[in-house]
Amino acid sequence: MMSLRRYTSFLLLLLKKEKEKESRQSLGWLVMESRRLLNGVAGGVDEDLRGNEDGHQLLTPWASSVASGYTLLRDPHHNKGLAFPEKERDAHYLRGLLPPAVMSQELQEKKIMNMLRQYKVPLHIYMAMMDLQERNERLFYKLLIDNVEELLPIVYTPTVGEACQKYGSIFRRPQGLYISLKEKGKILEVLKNWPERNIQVIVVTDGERILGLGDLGCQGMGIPVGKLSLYTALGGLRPSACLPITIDVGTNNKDLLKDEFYIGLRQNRATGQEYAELLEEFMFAVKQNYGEKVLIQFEDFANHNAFELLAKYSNTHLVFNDDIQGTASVVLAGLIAALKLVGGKLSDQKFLFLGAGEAGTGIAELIALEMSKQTKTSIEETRKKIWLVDSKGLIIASRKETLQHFKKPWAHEHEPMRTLLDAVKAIKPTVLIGSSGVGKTFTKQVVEAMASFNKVSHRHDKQILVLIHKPIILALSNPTSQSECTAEEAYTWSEGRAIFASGSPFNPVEYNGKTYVPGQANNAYIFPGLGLGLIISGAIRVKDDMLLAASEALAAQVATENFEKGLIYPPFSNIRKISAHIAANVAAKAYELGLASRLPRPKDLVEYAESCMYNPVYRTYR
Ligand SMILES: NC(=O)C1=CN([C@@H]2O[C@H](COP(=O)(O)OP(=O)(O)OC[C@H]3O[C@@H](n4cnc5c(N)ncnc54)[C@H](OP(=O)(O)O)[C@@H]3O)[C@@H](O)[C@H]2O)C=CC1
Ligand SMILES: CC(=O)C(=O)O
Ligand SMILES: [Mg+2]
Repeated sequence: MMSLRRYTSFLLLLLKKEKEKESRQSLGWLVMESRRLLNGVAGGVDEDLRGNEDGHQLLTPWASSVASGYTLLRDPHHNKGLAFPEKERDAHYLRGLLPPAVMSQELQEKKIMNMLRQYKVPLHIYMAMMDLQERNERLFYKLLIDNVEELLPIVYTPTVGEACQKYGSIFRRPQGLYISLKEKGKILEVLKNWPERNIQVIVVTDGERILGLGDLGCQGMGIPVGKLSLYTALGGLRPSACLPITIDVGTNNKDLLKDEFYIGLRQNRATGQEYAELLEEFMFAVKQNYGEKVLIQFEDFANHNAFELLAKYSNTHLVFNDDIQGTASVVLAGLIAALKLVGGKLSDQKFLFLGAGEAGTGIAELIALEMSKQTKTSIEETRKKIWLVDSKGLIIASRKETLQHFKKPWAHEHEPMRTLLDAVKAIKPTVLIGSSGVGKTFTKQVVEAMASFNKVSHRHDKQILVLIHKPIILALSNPTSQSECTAEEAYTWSEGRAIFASGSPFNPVEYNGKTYVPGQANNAYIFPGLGLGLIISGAIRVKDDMLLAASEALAAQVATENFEKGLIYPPFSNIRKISAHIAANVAAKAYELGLASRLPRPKDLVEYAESCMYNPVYRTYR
């Protein structure tokens, strides 16, 4: 058997000889020969060792070849466009295939940013960015990293929401893996069709709750693709280690079912056993194909499946649900930071949520856990400071029988309250959090009421004097159209006193001669660093304490100059440094809990996390 290293040297030697002879024709032979050798000799096929019943092993016709010439220019992982230097143009048969100019990556970046800035429609920038990703991956990531605050609203919320709604019409080349009901019984084979084998993180959706836009079926693929581009740009994971997956079990979206350009299965959603079996097959195929340490991030599933999937697989797989857990961690971080602006402790606050689904109850539970740890009281006790409103009104004890299981812990004794305004007036929260997916629900009256009882005031809480200065208002719903209120509304209606952050970004607001800068309370601050921390420590399970560790790390990154602007999150321009700190805290927790498999533990985890991060600068080719 020839080892892979020896085989590679052999190939390179042949290539060199070919170059010397300048015999371009025989490259085809070389590629064919490489396929033959890889299939037969170098173990290029990593198949299940068991044969099938008739004794024949099923083989994936996997092949690897050295890209050169025209093929190299069309390989997004290696293409550098005009940045190929003269030497590489000679060595890789690029002469004549490129115009004579040689351009640095920096100049290419400047050129593309200039071009993107000419577009008036954000969706057109999105499409240009996707084209770039398919053409030149390193340039795409360089742009995204260097211009993160400008491009995040494009590849992520809000524009990615519109892209998903129109995915069928703007669809050019497939990105990611589509696993539909048609693939039932064959999911392992489908995974093997993916060209990369060393996968570290999968973001998977079934498209049923895409942002606050509802069921977008198979077109939800834009979300895993977008989230994974942030794993690389913000968290430093290798693009080739990231796999976006959409599970297509149909859609109940009537408009999509009628849309001639819809790309998914044209049927209503499969539910119950049929759904559960497909997901079960998927989860075990992933583990079988990629091993125990591949991270699976559930994204934008509807809550009737999300909680169950998380509970079912959190003890057998390295999984987390971004909407439940990532959102909880980012909001807790913002609240810990906000205490510096409003005074008091977390347990001095009273919380009211509009929306009691994945995001709402996920956040509520993590806040209650943190308060319970800080005050050394039971979680049942700390939950009493948190109230939630759903589409039927305030969640109270008299509704308990009919509530979904994830709402039951929040059913406290209270008289019924049908509207948010009534609930706000009755509960008098210091923190109001919107996670309903419904825009414009924080009305003028709601914000004014929040401002009226969160003035500089003295409040007695269990004989302790607490000073409350400002209302904290978080409008988490995405995209912008679904935001519970705008930044301008929050600042104007509260007469400039609200501490405000939102899921989708808003521009700074001028009010009474002062500029107010809203923060972005979005799980994008957490999941890239959390994922990096899990991967660098070789963690095998995700635990709540890791989410708390991520929150602490994020809150600690808010600097004095950010607080001075009223911000409770650090700017995204520092996100890679922030992600390294989050990763280090998460990894440290994984080691502490005995869940880390990468041994020995690196001494300086921040430095180690930074050293593991993908850098999109072009590499030099032999
Ligand atoms: N900023 C961020 O990082 C994140 C933001 N989000 C956003 O949060 C939103 C909700 O997501 P998620 O929690 O997963 O969704 P869910 O569907 O799980 O929950 C939505 C909740 O809102 C309630 N609701 C819906 N309409 C109303 C209404 N008119 N008045 C009061 N309550 C209402 C629902 O009530 P009922 O149960 O009665 O139907 C339900 O409790 C989405 O817009 C999403 O984009 C989500 C994750 C992260
Ligand atoms: C941000 C996010 O995950 C959501 O809106 O669903
Ligand atoms: Mg989400």
